[in-house]
Amino acid sequence: MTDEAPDLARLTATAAELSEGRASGLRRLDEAGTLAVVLDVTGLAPEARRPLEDQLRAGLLAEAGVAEVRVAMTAEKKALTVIAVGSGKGGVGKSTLAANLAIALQRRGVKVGLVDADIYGPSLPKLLDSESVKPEARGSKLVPVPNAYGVPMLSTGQIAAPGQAIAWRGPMAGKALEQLIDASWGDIDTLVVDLPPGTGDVQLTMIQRHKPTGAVIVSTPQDLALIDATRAISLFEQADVPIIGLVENMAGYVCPHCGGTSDPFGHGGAEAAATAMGLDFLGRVPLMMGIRLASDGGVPPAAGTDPAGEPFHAVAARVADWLGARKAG
Ligand SMILES: Nc1ncnc2c1ncn2[C@@H]1O[C@H](COP(=O)(O)OP(=O)(O)OP(=O)(O)O)[C@@H](O)[C@H]1O
Repeated sequence: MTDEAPDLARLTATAAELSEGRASGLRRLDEAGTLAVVLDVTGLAPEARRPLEDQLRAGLLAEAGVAEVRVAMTAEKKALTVIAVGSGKGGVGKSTLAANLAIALQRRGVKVGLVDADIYGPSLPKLLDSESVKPEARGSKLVPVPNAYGVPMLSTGQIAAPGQAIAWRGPMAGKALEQLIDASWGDIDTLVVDLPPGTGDVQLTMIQRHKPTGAVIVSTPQDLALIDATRAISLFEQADVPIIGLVENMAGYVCPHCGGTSDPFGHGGAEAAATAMGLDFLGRVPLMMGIRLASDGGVPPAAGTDPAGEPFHAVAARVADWLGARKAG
């Protein structure tokens, strides 16, 4: 060390002060006065990072004996909250629920993204009117596709040719899901994942490899559907994934002409089943022409002000409560 060599202890204290305690590992790289320092930007908005780096560099350069400052920014990898949406069988409205739940959570202020892991029939690109958009890659990561509803999305349908049956087996499906979840999500802290329907090995592999924070199970009210839903519940329990609750979809048909309600699939089955299993019941979504038409038209009901969106907002409120309670606990 020469006489002009900077005093590292003092510079470390200065760096801590300049960076609000985020600087660490300050070292001197050479005799010419080059310093290296690590700046932890975890949790900082992207636009706040550069000013903090500039402030740290300028402050250190003002010190005697410092000629150059190399700042390495690091951020802890954010652990995303993953909400899996599953069902015992196909066609019960799992994708419709996943899309509308994500949008309703976004409307409540949750920073949410959507993953379509339904390798057998990816339908989210159609539901969110982004069928023709392909995700780009940034480095080794996929960049989610934005849409008009503020919920960025990645779908197995976007990484396979349209209409192509995706014959993925367990490990391959796991890898595809990894690509979708470990994407360049940006400022997102919660992912809603639309899983493939059913309770086979593919689903189990997916759940085990990317353990969701909690699962929402969708069922129609008939006994047969509920028996399948019970299987889906045990699949999650087998993998130690907490069940957030059960949603009854296509419950009660609301006649678009007279507004009257009938119950083609029975009534209250899912709520009774949830109670019997000691699970929370998250709500009932009626069978409504408006839901089908809006969904097929790429306008999820939860995005608008139509009453058809209300049941989804009610489910989202319960899911948000569950997430809040989990964070608080
Ligand atoms: N509550 C509802 N009222 C009217 N139509 C509905 C309702 N829920 C879903 N649908 C319609 O039912 C069809 C199947 O829904 P969806 O694709 O969400 O089911 P899924 O369980 O994800 O099916 P898959 O297993 O094929 O992925 C769609 O046409 C959708 O618009």
